[in-house]
Amino acid sequence: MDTPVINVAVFGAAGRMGRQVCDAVQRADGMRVVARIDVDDDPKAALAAGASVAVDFTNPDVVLANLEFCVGNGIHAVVGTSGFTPDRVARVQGWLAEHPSTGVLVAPNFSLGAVLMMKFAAQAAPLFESVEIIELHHPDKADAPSGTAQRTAELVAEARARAGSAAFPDATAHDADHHRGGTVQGVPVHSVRLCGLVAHQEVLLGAPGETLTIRHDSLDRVSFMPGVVLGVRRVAQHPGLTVGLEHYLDEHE
Ligand SMILES: NC(=O)C1=CN([C@@H]2O[C@H](COP(=O)(O)OP(=O)(O)OC[C@H]3O[C@@H](n4cnc5c(N)ncnc54)[C@H](OP(=O)(O)O)[C@@H]3O)[C@@H](O)[C@H]2O)C=CC1
Ligand SMILES: O=C(O)C1=N[C@H](C(=O)O)C[C@H](O)C1
Repeated sequence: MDTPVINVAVFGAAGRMGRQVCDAVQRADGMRVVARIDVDDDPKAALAAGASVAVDFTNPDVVLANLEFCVGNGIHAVVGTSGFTPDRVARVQGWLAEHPSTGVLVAPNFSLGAVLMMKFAAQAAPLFESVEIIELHHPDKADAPSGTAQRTAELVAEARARAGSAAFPDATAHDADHHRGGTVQGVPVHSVRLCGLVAHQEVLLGAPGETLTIRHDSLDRVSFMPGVVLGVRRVAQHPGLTVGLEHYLDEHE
């Protein structure tokens, strides 16, 4: 028996990611774009078009409203938009508790290399005294730190807490203008916005006499598309909230 085609609504369809997502979904087997929704469009267009899956690449200010609408209407959602702090994740879980058969995938980064970079960083983090994250992006990016850096820092902090690691050594006593950057769960994060870049991250780890640098570069947004298509294909089989594409990667078709 033929598998039914997955009808997809793309939120943020006119954006840098949304345009490529529309092309990638149209090219992929077994799925098609039925609604392209951007800033002035009514989200109800997704329902009218019969979408069973929504993809969201909008911005942190609007993504929660889109997601509440999708979950409330039983539309599975594949979300790449950044800004998912733990309190936002908790809000999504609250909506899903009312709609337990709906699936939501929130992936801070859809590129395979970035998923591995985060995994390796978490693995290495308890083995070094110091860890700092430098994320580097194009200057049109609206938010800092990046969602990828936020998630990496959370994973590093969790791994170090589990291992009982000591606080990072840092003698800084004078830094009125915050030259040391920000922190996420105690992990230092530095954000660079530079013309010519797409999306890049370095995790620097240091111990006496040695350093390790784990670096990932997305040189083109095409790097995110296989992960997005995989998410669209699998999200209906994962009711509830999944954070991180890695949870879909271990499966075999
Ligand atoms: N997880 C991942 O792998 C990746 C995540 N991202 C994230 O995806 C998000 C989008 O990035 P990018 O494509 O570069 O950003 P863009 O600004 O290029 O695209 C966002 C689009 O969403 C539109 N938009 C704004 N409000 C709404 C709304 N309420 N409903 C529908 N559309 C709306 C914007 O319109 P307007 O410009 O008029 O406001 C714009 O066209 C960011 O949060 C980014 O960090 C990006 C790359 C990879
Ligand atoms: O805005 C971007 O471009 C990107 N956003 C995501 C993030 O905030 O981590 C993913 C990737 O870094 C590209």
